[in-house]
Amino acid sequence: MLQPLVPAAPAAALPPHADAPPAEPHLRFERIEKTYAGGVRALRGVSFEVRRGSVFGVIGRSGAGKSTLLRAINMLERPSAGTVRIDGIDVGALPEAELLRLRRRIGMIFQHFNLLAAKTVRDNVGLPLKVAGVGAAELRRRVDALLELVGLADKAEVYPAKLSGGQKQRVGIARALVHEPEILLCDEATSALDPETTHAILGLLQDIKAKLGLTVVLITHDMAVIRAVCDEVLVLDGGDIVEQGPVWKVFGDPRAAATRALLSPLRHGLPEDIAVRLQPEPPPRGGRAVLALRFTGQSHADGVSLPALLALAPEARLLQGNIDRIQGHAQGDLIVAVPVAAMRSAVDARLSPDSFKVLGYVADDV
Ligand SMILES: Nc1ncnc2c1ncn2[C@@H]1O[C@H](COP(=O)(O)OP(=O)(O)OP(=O)(O)O)[C@@H](O)[C@H]1O
Repeated sequence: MLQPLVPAAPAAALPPHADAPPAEPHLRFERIEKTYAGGVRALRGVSFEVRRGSVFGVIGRSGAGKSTLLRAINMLERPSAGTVRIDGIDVGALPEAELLRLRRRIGMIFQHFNLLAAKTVRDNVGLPLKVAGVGAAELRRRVDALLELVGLADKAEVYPAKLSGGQKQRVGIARALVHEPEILLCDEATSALDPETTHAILGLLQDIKAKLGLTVVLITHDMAVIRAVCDEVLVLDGGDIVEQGPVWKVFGDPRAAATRALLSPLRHGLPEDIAVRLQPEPPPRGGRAVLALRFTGQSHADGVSLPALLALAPEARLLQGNIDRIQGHAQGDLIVAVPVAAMRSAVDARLSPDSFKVLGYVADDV
């Protein structure tokens, strides 16, 4: 069990989260605008809420405004207009001393770890506590507890140059937790890591989130990271929110063009050998229709129900499948080839129009 890391702040400006009304979101953006010097409108009236204890992902193309949004949470980037609230409190209106105290309750980890090369792992993690005036024995106890938590107890006296990327990020995570934050901001935290290490770091983040009851806001270009750990996802495009919701819903049925473009690496296209033979119209006789059956993770009525699939099955050939399970919902596509005549009856009788798409026709067998 992790010991409390900082002494209780005298007359805390913000209520501890146990006192917050349950209905109040942990974090709320109200019409946040950010226009940089030079006139770039990075955020255009952005409003959203983040539930306490959730993992909230922010995605968007390069330049969409993700970093600006993340840095507005702790006022590293002050919005030009609008209000950021944490536990209902207007962060931008806090006097400087209280803002500093608030920042300690918001940990941050970065893509490039930002470790001090001339300091050991122990000193890198302990530095913020030293700056805060915590005594040597207490500091050591807290740092040891954190190194234990991130699985680096045996690396305390090692310098960063001797660490792997994943170990460096573990140090970054330990350092972000020294002030026992309630919110953890992750700025492309796994982007410099290979997939296996990414997986390990995501596991660690989930573990820590559960143990410490953190709310996590993360930005990433890696859709697999969002799929693996986020509860909700927000899609930014040109400084506007174009889509937002539970990950299973947004990924299962992306509506905005920007979301579809971001998700395309996750979606398999038509197999090449079929694509080159595809025709827009059915052949005069025989032939097969190539269908993409969509599983949106919603109810049977919205997606492809099993009976409908079975109705196709006796005649259908399965060409390719890409079904994932996200947050307990099946979503993805099955690509099947069905004799044109059989397809008509099955489609007319069983499939809702939203649940499939005719990609084209092939003349001969597949
Ligand atoms: N300090 C700054 N001064 C002027 N313009 C800026 C500044 N920081 C960001 N911008 C501009 O604001 C817009 C949003 O930038 P931001 O870094 O928030 O986007 P992003 O979605 O995080 O991009 P990336 O994925 O490339 O990191 C971009 O057009 C960017 O060029």
